[in-house]
Amino acid sequence: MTMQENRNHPGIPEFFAGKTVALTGATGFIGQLLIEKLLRSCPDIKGLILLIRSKKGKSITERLQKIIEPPIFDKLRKTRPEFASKLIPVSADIEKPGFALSDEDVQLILDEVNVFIHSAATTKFNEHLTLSYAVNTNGVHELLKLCRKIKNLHAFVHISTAFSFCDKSFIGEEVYPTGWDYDKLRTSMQRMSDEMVSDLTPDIVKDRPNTYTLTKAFGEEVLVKEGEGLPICIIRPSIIGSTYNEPIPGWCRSLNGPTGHFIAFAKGYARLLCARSDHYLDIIPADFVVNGIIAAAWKTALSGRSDQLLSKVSTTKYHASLPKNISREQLQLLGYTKEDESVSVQARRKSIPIYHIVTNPKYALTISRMASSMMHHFTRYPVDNALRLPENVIVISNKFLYRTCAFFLEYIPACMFDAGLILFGQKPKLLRVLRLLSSAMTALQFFLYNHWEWDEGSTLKLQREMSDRDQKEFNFSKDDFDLKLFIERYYMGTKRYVLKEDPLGYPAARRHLWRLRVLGWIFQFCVFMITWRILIPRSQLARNLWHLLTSFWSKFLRFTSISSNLSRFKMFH
Ligand SMILES: CCCCCCCCCCCCCCCCCC(=O)SCCNC(=O)CCNC(=O)[C@H](O)C(C)(C)COP(=O)(O)OP(=O)(O)OC[C@H]1O[C@@H](n2cnc3c(N)ncnc32)[C@H](O)[C@@H]1OP(=O)(O)O
Ligand SMILES: NC(=O)C1=CN([C@@H]2O[C@H](COP(=O)(O)OP(=O)(O)OC[C@H]3O[C@@H](n4cnc5c(N)ncnc54)[C@H](OP(=O)(O)O)[C@@H]3O)[C@@H](O)[C@H]2O)C=CC1
Repeated sequence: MTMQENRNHPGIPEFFAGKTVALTGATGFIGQLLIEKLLRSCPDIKGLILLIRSKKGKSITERLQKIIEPPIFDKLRKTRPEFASKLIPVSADIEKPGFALSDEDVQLILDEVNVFIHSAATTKFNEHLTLSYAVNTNGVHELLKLCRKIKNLHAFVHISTAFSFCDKSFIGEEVYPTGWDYDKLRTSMQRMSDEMVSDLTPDIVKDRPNTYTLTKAFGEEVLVKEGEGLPICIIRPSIIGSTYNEPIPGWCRSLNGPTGHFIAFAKGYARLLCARSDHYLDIIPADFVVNGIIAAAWKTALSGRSDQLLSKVSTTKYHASLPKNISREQLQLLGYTKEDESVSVQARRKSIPIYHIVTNPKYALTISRMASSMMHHFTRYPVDNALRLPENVIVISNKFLYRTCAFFLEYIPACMFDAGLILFGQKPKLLRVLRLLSSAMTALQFFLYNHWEWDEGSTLKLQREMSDRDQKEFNFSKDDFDLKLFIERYYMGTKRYVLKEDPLGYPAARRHLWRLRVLGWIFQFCVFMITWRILIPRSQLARNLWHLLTSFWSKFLRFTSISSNLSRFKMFH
């Protein structure tokens, strides 16, 4: 019998009624959307305990005010103006032992929390391994210790990433071994200086592109090895884009993921993308991720502990391959292990429910199609004060060719532009932007060259188990998903919420584009005239070339007039 058929199961809002949810990462992109959605769609929820750290001189109460400031909370402000009274901020720093929680806050969590959602992470790809480990791996370890003591915990939802095992091309619903004893690695790192850790990082990271994906994979291993007996599930979203529908379409707030590139191309800062044009970019709307998280919490709470399923799972022995550049002894000292795992750990790798929230190639756009649909939006809804005309994004897969073209088409114009700014007494800026983009491009490269596919079995099953009402209210199904519309909304949202541009300001932006176009023509005309004036009187070759060009041009005109006459002739006969 499915859960939908079982009338004894409460729906999602009914399940959350009277429950308290604890959330890490509340100030983050997903955290903010989760708070809004839980308050709006589960109106009888008892409260949300938000684990926030004070940062940049801002206290946790000041930061809470910032969380609920953006327009995503406008609907709630209108319908339930008192919603903020359900939010309880507590001071917690994931990097510190026990999150540096006060005794009262620990007690509050132990007494009250029913669902724990762990969304905090350092999402910077090239973060120092020690910090990335502290937040993305050790954070999970600390959280499990806390969760074990909670009196009435129904679900623990861990947000990971679809790329935690990006060293594989087909990613199943299991936690693959990284080959590392993460605990031993931590002890080894504690004995090393930051510089030593940096030097060894490429060997530790090995087949992965960055410290982020490795430490997120470790985070999942912590759940396998230390989460026994707890009602755990893992959510693995792919590249999270803006919202598709709710609470407002197109909501996004940072340059993360593809957003930075959208802006760079729209503003005319960049023209080239170093990527495989046939590569699928697996971007998923943020509201799908949020709805998936909430539905998974509901399902986990109703299904009970994941290890109840252990008996159904077959076990296989895993052996991860060795990193290449350092010796086996050095690796073993650091924590790399080839020891066989206990049967229960092997079984738990497959028994923890994992939900991939992804588009998968079936629904994803290739980079070249994405680039051409983006170009359409750039010219239809131009950004304010573009530096250059947004021209076709040129996708180049050969890295050497890309660097050569970037030098001529991006860096030389940027130098000229910055020189102009300096001449007019302003600060140069384009070269800095290009340097940032180039660093982002290097960091994202791995994701622009490799293909992945994910097993979506559990995610689809979860959708089927929801009631019709919940499927609508907590939608993450791709059945009616219009990817092109999503991309359009994403771009408009980038313009409105990241660039903070007036959505009605298109006429001025179009006039600006038109001025740029005319300036471009004038510039090309001037270059042409100067070259002509200098070369034609001096060189026979230039004169020959000129004659060749003009005769070619007149032949072309004759040909087009003949073919248009011909087509008119065809139309009448
Ligand atoms: C026409 C359309 C064609 C389509 C093109 C699409 C191409 C993009 C493809 C995207 C693939 C994304 C794959 C993600 C997959 C993993 C999914 C997750 O779990 S991931 C979870 C999500 N995580 C992420 O997405 C993290 C991505 N970001 C990073 O890892 C790092 O920021 C970094 C490596 C890019 C630079 O590190 P570092 O050198 O140490 O420097 P800082 O960090 O201090 O930042 C310096 C400045 O750069 C700024 N900026 C930041 N990002 C971008 C950008 N993309 N761009 C431009 N600028 C960017 C930043 O705001 C700052 O500006 P300012 O304040 O100084 O003015
Ligand atoms: N965005 C994406 O494309 C994807 C994200 N994910 C995962 O989804 C989750 C949410 O991502 P997203 O919201 O985009 O990330 P953000 O970078 O927007 O937010 C990260 C959150 O983690 C908190 N955090 C980081 N370090 C600490 C710390 N030491 N103590 C307390 N809090 C801390 C941040 O708090 P503070 O404001 O104090 O820094 C912030 O609230 C993450 O687990 C991420 O790995 C997975 C796939 C894709």
